[in-house]
Amino acid sequence: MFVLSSPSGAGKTTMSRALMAEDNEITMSVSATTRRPRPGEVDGVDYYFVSPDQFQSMVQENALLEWATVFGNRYGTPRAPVEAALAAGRDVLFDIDWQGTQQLQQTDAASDLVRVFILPPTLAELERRLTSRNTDHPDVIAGRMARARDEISHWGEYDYILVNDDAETCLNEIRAILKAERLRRKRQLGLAGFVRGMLGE
Ligand SMILES: Nc1ncnc2c1ncn2[C@@H]1O[C@H](COP(=O)(O)OP(=O)(O)OP(=O)(O)O)[C@@H](O)[C@H]1O
Ligand SMILES: Nc1nc2c(ncn2[C@@H]2O[C@H](COP(=O)(O)O)[C@@H](O)[C@H]2O)c(=O)[nH]1
Repeated sequence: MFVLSSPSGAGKTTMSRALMAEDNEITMSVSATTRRPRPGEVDGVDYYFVSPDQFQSMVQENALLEWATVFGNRYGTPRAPVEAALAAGRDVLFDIDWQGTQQLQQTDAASDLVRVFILPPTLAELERRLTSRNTDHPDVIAGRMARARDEISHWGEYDYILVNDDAETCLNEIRAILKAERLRRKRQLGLAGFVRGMLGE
């Protein structure tokens, strides 16, 4: 369970899309949200766009692995696709905030969790990125900037901290983390058999 968190606009979506485009072993967790779609966002691809009532039903049916209210909207991770992907031995990529990350940390799967926090090079650059993305009203951008310091204050709860200055460098760092975490002994499921076979036991 590979988590990317950051203040809004630092580059999680950019990194997630690049990783998904090149890595066949990882499945993106598509969140449900009560937020309205941005221009170009596709239901079922970027998010499942649901009504507040639908979201509440998902909560009551225990259909979400974690959920949180972020910037006045509700966001949550549908449980079934994540459990199916993990059961099939696939890695799962999450673009979620610190509240959701804390909730995943409290599940039985905590030892499967790899938490990566992405920082912007400066707050001014963060604001520039949110503005140049051209997807949100200035009031929304102001709200997200107002929350940025609070979001960043959670950096100490993550395993890896990256500064997304140059996008390609940041992507390379994410690739390196993923590679190293996949090589951990506990994640190499066929290793014991391989070693036994090599030793002729
Ligand atoms: N290293 C970078 N240098 C310059 N611009 C970048 C860099 N990384 C991302 N961006 C741009 O910054 C904007 C915000 O990036 P992105 O949407 O990936 O952020 P995010 O963390 O997913 O935001 P949110 O939490 O609001 O979904 C986008 O326009 C993206 O193209
Ligand atoms: N706890 C969760 N946070 C989520 C989830 N999906 C997205 N997010 C976070 O919300 C903010 C805003 O996202 P945006 O698409 O409106 O810009 C961002 O920090 C996301 O990481 C989720 O399922 N759970």
